[in-house]
Amino acid sequence: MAKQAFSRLGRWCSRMFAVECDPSSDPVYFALTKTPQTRQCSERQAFEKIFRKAKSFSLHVCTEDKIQRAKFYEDIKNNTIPGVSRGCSVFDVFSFHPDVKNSALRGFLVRGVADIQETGLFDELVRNPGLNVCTYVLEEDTEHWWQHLWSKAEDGRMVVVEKYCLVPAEKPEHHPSTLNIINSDVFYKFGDACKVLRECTKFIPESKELLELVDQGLPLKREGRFPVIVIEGLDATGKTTLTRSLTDTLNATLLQSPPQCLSPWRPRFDSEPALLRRAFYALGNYITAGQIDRASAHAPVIVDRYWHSTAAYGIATAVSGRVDNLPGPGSEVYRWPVDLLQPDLVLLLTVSPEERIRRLRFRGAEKTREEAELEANDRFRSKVEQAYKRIEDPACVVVDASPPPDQVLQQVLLLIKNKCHL
Ligand SMILES: Nc1ncnc2c1ncn2[C@@H]1O[C@H](COP(=O)(O)OP(=O)(O)O)[C@@H](O)[C@H]1O
Ligand SMILES: Nc1ccn([C@@H]2O[C@H](COP(=O)(O)OP(=O)(O)O)[C@@H](O)[C@H]2O)c(=O)n1
Repeated sequence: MAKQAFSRLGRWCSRMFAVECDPSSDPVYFALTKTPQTRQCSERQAFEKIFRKAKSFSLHVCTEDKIQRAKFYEDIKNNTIPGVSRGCSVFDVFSFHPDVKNSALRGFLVRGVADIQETGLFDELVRNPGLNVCTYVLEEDTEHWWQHLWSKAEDGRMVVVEKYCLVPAEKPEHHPSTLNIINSDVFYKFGDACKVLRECTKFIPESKELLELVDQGLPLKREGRFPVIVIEGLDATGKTTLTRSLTDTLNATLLQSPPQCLSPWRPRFDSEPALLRRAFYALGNYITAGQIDRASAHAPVIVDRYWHSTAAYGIATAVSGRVDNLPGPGSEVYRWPVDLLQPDLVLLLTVSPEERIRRLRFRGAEKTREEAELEANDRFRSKVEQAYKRIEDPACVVVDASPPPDQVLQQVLLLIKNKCHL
């Protein structure tokens, strides 16, 4: 057996396999076993739902290096999958050790590709050491489904190096999309976010300039005497409107995260995979922290978005499917970074989904959305809002931002007076 195949197996054994057919319900979970077991009739439904006796194959990105893996995954998603899946169904899949942090590998299952094994592309995919390529085979007499893991033999032929029987399994405690959040979607230390950007200076030269900007020391304990108030909320909940009026009323300094000085680089990082995008926003908070430190020596400081936004969007984007797939309240993913300056008060503006859509429309956005997209966005909206509310130390105070602007301002001024004695 080829060397490459051995290393593949080391990472593959004792894993579970999850197929996400429908974002509004649980994935279908399978254990991978060497020893087939007699199955209940009802379990056939799991196979019927996924495979429907059609020829299927899956690709998992298993490159060791995290940055390479993130970039390769995007490449497979945007280039390879559309090319091979015309007329097929494509599902997101996870290969993972149940409830083990950082064990999830993401991939795709393509159902209905009749002749993939006869194509040059199949050889190309199997030869790629960064991919685990599997086909799925029904053993007609026993009705067992097998996952065949492919590799290249020493003589150059494509061979099946391992076979696992798929056995329907209970859902694990943690949804597989939550397992890799720490240090991939949310960073809890300045050094961890820097490390990611340092490693990508080769292909994103802008990262070098960014690192030079943030390399000016970390203010953890604030020197300033004036209170620092952060305004958080989804897009169009009224943050810009409120932060402006608060700044005027309190004679405060208005700051934002990411800070203005990062604006030229933002589109570049927004087009990168989540790992790089999130590291960029994480560092933005540390730059804003330095500005808060200096400004709060002279006047109250109002901040338009800060850490809560970075974490809530990072978590909500990473976690697939339903809101209840989010890590539960109290999970370590909701903790404040150990070395980031803390504000005195964080206010979360909330409005009903209908009012938010009305405000977005008024601003001229989102007029032509399909119904399905609206529904998907609604799920995302709920996940961001729940994640916001679960972040701790400091937790945010929820403010109903549906009344007219002056009433929202009065309500917030009262809160600030009570909590910050301003
Ligand atoms: N309290 C409010 N009542 C009604 N409309 C509001 C209110 N606050 C803001 N808006 C309007 O909603 C839209 C989004 O507000 P904005 O302050 O830009 O939100 P954000 O900064 O959170 O994206 C704007 O057109 C704004 O005029
Ligand atoms: N402190 C911040 C601010 C924004 N963000 C990211 O930026 C996006 C929202 O920023 P935006 O500028 O479009 O929001 P608005 O202020 O326009 O409502 C979110 O999707 C987050 O991913 C962040 O991660 N951390």
